[in-house]
Amino acid sequence: MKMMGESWAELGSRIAGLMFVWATIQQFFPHQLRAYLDKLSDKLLGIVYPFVQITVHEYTGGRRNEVYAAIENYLGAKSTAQARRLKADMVKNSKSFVLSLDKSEEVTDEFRGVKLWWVLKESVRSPTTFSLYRSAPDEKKYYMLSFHRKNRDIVAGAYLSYVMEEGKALELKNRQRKLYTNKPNDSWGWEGKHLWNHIVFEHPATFQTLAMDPKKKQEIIDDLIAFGKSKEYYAKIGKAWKRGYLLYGPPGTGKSTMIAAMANFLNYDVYDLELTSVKNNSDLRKLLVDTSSKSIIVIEDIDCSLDLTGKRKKKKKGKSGEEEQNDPLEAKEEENEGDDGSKVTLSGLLNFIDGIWSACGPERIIIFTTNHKDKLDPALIRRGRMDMHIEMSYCKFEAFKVLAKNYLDVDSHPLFETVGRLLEETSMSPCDVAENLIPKTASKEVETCLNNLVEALNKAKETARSNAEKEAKTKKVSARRYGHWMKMIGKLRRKNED
Ligand SMILES: Nc1ncnc2c1ncn2[C@@H]1O[C@H](COP(=O)(O)OP(=O)(O)OP(=O)(O)O)[C@@H](O)[C@H]1O
Ligand SMILES: [Mg+2]
Repeated sequence: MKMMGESWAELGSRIAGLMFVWATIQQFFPHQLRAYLDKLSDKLLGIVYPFVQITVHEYTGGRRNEVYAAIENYLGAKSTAQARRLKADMVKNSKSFVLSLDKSEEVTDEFRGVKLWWVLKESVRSPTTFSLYRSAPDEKKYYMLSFHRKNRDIVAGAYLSYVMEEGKALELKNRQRKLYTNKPNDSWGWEGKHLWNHIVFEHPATFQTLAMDPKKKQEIIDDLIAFGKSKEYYAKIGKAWKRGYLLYGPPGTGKSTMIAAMANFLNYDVYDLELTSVKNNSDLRKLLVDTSSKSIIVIEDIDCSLDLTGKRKKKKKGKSGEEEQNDPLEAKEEENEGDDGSKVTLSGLLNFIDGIWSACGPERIIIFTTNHKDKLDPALIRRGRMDMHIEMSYCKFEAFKVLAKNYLDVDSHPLFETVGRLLEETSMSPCDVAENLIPKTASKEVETCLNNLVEALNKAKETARSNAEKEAKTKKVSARRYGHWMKMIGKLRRKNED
C-alpha cells in the first residue's frame, strides 16, 4: 500500500487537487481544445492512478451520518491492530474504552480477495473574520475509501453493506443498555412523547449463574439463538419478528432473574411495563409504539396486574333480554369501551401482544411472569402469543450445584449427597437455598455453609411433614363430622317417614 512513503489514498487526494488546478487552467483554452484535453487527461489519469475513491462525511443535512458512525465502529476494531494513532472514547458507564481511527491514519482491509484502503481525513474551513465574533474553525471529518476500479461492483454491492452491518452490530455490542419503566399517563409530555423513564441496565445475571435443569436451560438458550437468527424466516412466513415467553412458578424460583439473563444474553433493552398504571387500551398501544427493537417487554405478575379474567366472564344482555356469556374475542369492542374506556382489558392486551400494532418494531420479546398459571385466561397464553411456557420450579440437585458454584465456588463436597437427597424429599426455592448458602460468619467456610443448608432443609422437611399431618387430621375430623351429620340426617328422615 505504501508507495514511495506515500499511500494510494494520499496520492489520490493529491492528484484530485492537481486535477482541480488543471481544470481551472483549462477554462482559458478554446472550447475545441478543452474537450480534447479533457479526454486526454482522463486517459492519463486512468493509467497513472487506476483507483476509485468514495467519501463519507460525518454530517449530512445537519445530522450525524449513520453510515459514518457504522464505518467508525467497523474500522475501530481493525485499526486497533494496524493504526499507529488511535482515539479512545468512553462507553458502557465509563467502564470501558472504544478505540477508533485518528486523523490521517490509514487502515487496510480485505474483502473477498479485494484490497481496500480507508483513511480518516479532516477539512478545516478557516474561521470567518467578517462577523462580529470570530467563529471557531469549522472542522469536517470524513472517511475516504480507495480501491481499484476493477472492483467497483464488489465494493458498491457487497462490501459497503457488509461494513454497515458489521458496524451496526459493533455499535449494539458497545452501547449502554437500558431498563425502562412506563411513566404514569399524566406525566407524559404535552406532545405525548417520553412515555418511559429509564436507567442503565446493569443486572449481573447470566445463564451461567442461573440455577435450573441444564437441559431446560439449553433449550431456552437454543430458542433465543434461533429467534435472533430468524429475520428472514419470519419475513418468509409473514409473521412479525417477535416471540413470547411465559415464566411461571412459585416465588423465588428465578423468573425475574431469568429475564435479566435473557436480556444480557441477547444484549437487549428491557421495558418493564407496569400495567396497573396504564389508563386504557389506547395508552397501552402508545407505549408499545414507543419501544425500540431489540428489546424485551416484561409484564411481571400478570395475574395480579389486572382483573383480566373477570372481564372475560362479564355478561351482557342478549337480544332476548337474557344474560349471555361473552366470547372474549367477539367482545373486544365492547370491552374496549367498557368502564368508560378507562381500563386495560383482555382484548386490549391481546392486541398489544399480537395485533397489527405489535408489528411496529422488529426483534422483540414479550415476557409474562406469574405465580399462578392456572389463573390466566387461556386466550392470553395460547401458543403463538406465549410461544414457550417455562416452568421455574423448586431447587433440584442440578440447580443446587450451580448455586454452590456461584456462592461457594465449589464443584463437589461430601455433603452434596445429603443435600441432593433432602432436595428430593422437600421443596425449597432456589432463592431460599441461595440465602442459606451465604456465609453468616466471617469464616466463609464451605462446610459451615453447607451444614446451614442441610439444617434448613431438615427443618423445612419437618415443617412440611407436621403440616401434612395437621391437614390429614383436619380432613379426618371433617370426614368424621360429615359421617356423623349424615347419620343424624338419615335418622331424622326415617323418623319423618314413620
Ligand atoms: N434459579 C435461580 N438461579 C439463581 N438465582 C436464583 C434463582 N432463583 C432465585 N434466585 C435468587 O433469588 C433471588 C430472587 O429470585 P427472583 O426474583 O428471580 O425470583 P422470582 O421467581 O422472580 O420471584 P417472584 O415470583 O417473587 O417474583 C434472586 O435475586 C436470585 O439471587
Ligand atoms: Mg419476580
